[in-house]
Amino acid sequence: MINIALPKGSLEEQTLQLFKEADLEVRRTDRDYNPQIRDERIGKVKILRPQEIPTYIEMGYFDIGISGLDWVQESGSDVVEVAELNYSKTGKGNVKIVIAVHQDEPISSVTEIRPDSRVTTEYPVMTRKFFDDLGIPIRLFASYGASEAKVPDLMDVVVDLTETGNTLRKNGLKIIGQILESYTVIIANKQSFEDPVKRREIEEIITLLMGVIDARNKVLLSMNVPSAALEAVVSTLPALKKPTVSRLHGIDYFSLETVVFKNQVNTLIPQLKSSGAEDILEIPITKIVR
Ligand SMILES: Nc1ncnc2c1ncn2[C@@H]1O[C@H](COP(=O)(O)OP(=O)(O)OP(=O)(O)O)[C@@H](O)[C@H]1O
Ligand SMILES: O=P(O)(O)OC[C@H]1O[C@H](OP(=O)(O)OP(=O)(O)O)[C@H](O)[C@@H]1O
Ligand SMILES: [Mg+2]
Repeated sequence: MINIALPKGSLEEQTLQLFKEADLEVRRTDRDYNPQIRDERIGKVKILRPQEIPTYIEMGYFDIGISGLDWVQESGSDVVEVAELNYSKTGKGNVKIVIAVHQDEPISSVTEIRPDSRVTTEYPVMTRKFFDDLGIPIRLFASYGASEAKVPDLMDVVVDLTETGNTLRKNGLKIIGQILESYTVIIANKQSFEDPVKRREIEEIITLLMGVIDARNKVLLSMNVPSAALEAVVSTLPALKKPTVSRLHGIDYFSLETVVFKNQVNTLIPQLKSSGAEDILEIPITKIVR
């Protein structure tokens, strides 16, 4: 059985939604950090801060967990990155750890940061290394949040995460450099991933989770097509491999099925209709396992 650490906070809602859609529903009540997933492959489940999850995975307290690449790197944890998840707090997943100063600062690059500047961040390890590599001595102050509030009054420079850019903008800051592009990851304990039995269980769970993600932007289209229009309709159809074509009983018609991107449907359905397709159905897909 495998033990799983799930993130509290920014990644919580989307992670719980993903597990639910993967038929691995996390059953919990409000404020419960020890929920259950009723699945014979899964043992202990805990909800923890993403900052700590990589360390506990490395220590073997959990076999797999979900966190951000930023905290895998900041904690220096030796874990296996087994899959990338395409969601963040609000968007598609990509967030950046950037260096910012007040917009009125007459500098536009990190090399212009003055020696002994006051730098605040929730990422002290990667920030220290970044400035050491640049050869600029800094005074580092650990931040426990609201980092952008401190520049320029209390601090000269902030190193923080940005997703939409709203917080930087609203606090009059500008980006002058970047340390890392981060995203949400599924990580595994190294020994667990090398153990054949655990490896199989981990891979089965990841197949379910990634199957949901793969299906999210896709739908199944099905339609009936008179033989005379078959080639015209097939030639306009995208597909995972090739469309499925089968005969209808007793009439000179074919039935067609294919998977398409949801964002193509608005142009595709009218095109299919004008090429001769009839009875077009758009059907939601909940998982695609390739
Ligand atoms: N918009 C976002 N803001 C913050 N963290 C995000 C965002 N999108 C994704 N993440 C990821 O979530 C993790 C941080 O989660 P956490 O729950 O600590 O967020 P937080 O918003 O900083 O929490 P808190 O509000 O308690 O400060 C990091 O790995 C980070 O990369
Ligand atoms: O680019 P944006 O979409 O504005 O998101 C980035 C902001 O979100 C996080 O703050 P959080 O909500 O964690 O508050 P905190 O500073 O108190 O930790 C992060 O530290 C930034 O301040
Ligand atoms: Mg925060």
